[in-house]
Amino acid sequence: MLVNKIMTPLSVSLRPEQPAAEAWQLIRQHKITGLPVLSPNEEIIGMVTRNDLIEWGAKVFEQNTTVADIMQSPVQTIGENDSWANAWAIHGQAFPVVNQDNRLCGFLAKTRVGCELLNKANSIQLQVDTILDSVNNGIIAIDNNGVIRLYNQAAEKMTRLPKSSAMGCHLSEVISLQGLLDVLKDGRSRKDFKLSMTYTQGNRTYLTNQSPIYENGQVVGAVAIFQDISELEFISEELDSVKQLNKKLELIIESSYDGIIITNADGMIIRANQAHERIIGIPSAKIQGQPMDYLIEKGVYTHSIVEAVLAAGEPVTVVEKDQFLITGSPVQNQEGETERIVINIRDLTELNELREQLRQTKEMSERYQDEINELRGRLLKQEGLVFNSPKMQELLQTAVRLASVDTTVLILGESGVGKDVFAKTIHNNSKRQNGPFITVNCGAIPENLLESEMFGYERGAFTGANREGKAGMFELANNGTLFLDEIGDLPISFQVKLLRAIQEKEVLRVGGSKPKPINVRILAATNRNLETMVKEGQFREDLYFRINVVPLNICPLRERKEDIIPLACTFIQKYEKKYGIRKRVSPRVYDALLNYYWPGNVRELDNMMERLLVTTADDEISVEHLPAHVFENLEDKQPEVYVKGIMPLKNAVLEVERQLISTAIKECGSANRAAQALKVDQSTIVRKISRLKQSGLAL
Ligand SMILES: Nc1ncnc2c1ncn2[C@@H]1O[C@H](COP(=O)(O)OP(=O)(O)OP(=O)(O)O)[C@@H](O)[C@H]1O
Repeated sequence: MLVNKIMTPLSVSLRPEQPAAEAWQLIRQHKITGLPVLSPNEEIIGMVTRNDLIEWGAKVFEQNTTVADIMQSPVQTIGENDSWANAWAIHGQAFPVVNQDNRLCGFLAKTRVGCELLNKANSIQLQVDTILDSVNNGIIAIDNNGVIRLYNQAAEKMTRLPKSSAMGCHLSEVISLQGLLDVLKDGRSRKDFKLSMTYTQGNRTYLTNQSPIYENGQVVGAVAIFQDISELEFISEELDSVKQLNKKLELIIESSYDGIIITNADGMIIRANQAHERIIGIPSAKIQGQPMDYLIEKGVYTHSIVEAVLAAGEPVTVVEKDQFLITGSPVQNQEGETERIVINIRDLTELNELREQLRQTKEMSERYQDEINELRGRLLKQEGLVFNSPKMQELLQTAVRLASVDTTVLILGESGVGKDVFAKTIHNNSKRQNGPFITVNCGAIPENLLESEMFGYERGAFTGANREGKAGMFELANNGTLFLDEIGDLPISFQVKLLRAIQEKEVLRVGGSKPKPINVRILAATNRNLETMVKEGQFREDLYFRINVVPLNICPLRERKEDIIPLACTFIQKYEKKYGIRKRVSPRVYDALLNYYWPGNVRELDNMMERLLVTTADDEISVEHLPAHVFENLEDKQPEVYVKGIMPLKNAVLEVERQLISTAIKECGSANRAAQALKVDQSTIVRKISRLKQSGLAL
């Protein structure tokens, strides 16, 4: 700032010869601090100030006191273009101001300079405060007593204390920052010191730098600057977790057994994992940065999966050369644009090998299964069992399986199907095979003898009883199997006793007092419908549930025709051996047997074969030897004219007549004989032949 901006322009000045009283009057009149004194040639030769006049006191007003007496001389002038700040350093109260020509142009009082300096200082202070308040970092400065002298808005925010309250307080009353007080003591700066502050909304972390304030080599205070690094801390934590995540992803990609390639949207390979290297035999480092087409050129792949994925905008799967199963999946950004493509390559070689191995193993196990079945079949056949039907095979396998489990089995089926045979098979294949197998025909024992037959009796139990007493069927079957055949015929009065014995696993002999523990496996059989009997109150429900643990349904012979001929042959051989006779059997007999209903099942077949062998006088057993009901059945069921498909009935009749007549004429030699064989008149034959000819059908 220049002097001319704050000086007082002067229109008056003093001459040395002027009375001093005039000087006083002029100074008072113009309300100024002093007036310069000019020589006749207008040069500044002195200066009279208000203070000078006051010091002179009353003498000023004496007549002979002149300006020359009072004025200070020489006098310090100041240029109008000088900086007024310099005037502060000049000794004196006021200064005449001269222009470029060194002529008086104004007057500058030191008090005015002081005021300006003060204003300036205030404005600088304001600016500094504004600047300090504008920075985000908190700033707190203390004097050497630890009293806060500077405190910006960011510090307010940090301490949650207004500046008005903090200024003038001791630092320790505002914030716990011992470090800054230590700076006062040792004069040493402290850098990057972390300070954590707890607020109701959570914690915040500040990084502080604390420095001493030196003045003339002395520590006169200390200043601390705080930077809120909470966000930075958060970001750094986030960064850490992103890094961790990245590492995990890397590990996942690398530990995948499938090959993985990641490309950008242009198909440039960004990365490929080790598995891919293993699969294709080209180092991953070599293909990274190359386009996917590079692998097509190298003949590794034939399809551009990248193009396919980009075209489809969704995952695409292709099978390459029967060797790779490749799935490409797009990775889209928030705008839905494909940024990356993740390609998964599964090497099918091992899978194919495994599939082949599995096929071979399956084949082998099927072979073994067949062999087991065959062996099992042979074993069963050794027991005299004859069968060829899958149904029977399956049933017998179930029976053998059930044999190993010590459970009650209820064998169901028509009379003569082989229920007895199955019961024996179960026993013979069970762990009780070396124990007894006792069959009780429940229907054959009179009701009054049932209890003593089943549970035995003590000596003298009743009149006519064995003197020594007798063991019942349960006791006889101990450690073995008790087969209750025809259980449906058991009188209801005895059923409850039987149930108790089965459940309690003990029997009480008739006339006895102490029950005997027994260990038997119960097998039961019936050709009656127990369920209906239960409904009709003829069979106890509780006993039914007790014995019907595992039901085994033996199907009738007519439902397993494959067994009929093997059984018939076996029975014929058996009786040939027994009776020492041999007979041929006409194939039509077998046809008849196959078509018969077999209400008496295997037993009926067995009996019929025995009868046929014994009663047939001829060397060959033919259909005529069969009982009428069996043969009739054959006639009914064996049509000699077969219909292959639908055709007009009239044409069909003509065709049948043509074939019959022509065969009969060929075999019998004449129309007359043919008519006899066909059981019609000769005239009928002649008429039919002529009608056939009219219809265009030659014989
Ligand atoms: N698969 C078979 N192989 C050889 N013989 C069999 C076969 N099935 C049954 N038999 C014979 O048939 C006859 C009748 O069989 P079994 O007595 O087992 O029938 P069941 O169903 O118990 O008859 P019922 O209901 O009358 O007691 C027996 O002589 C038996 O040896």
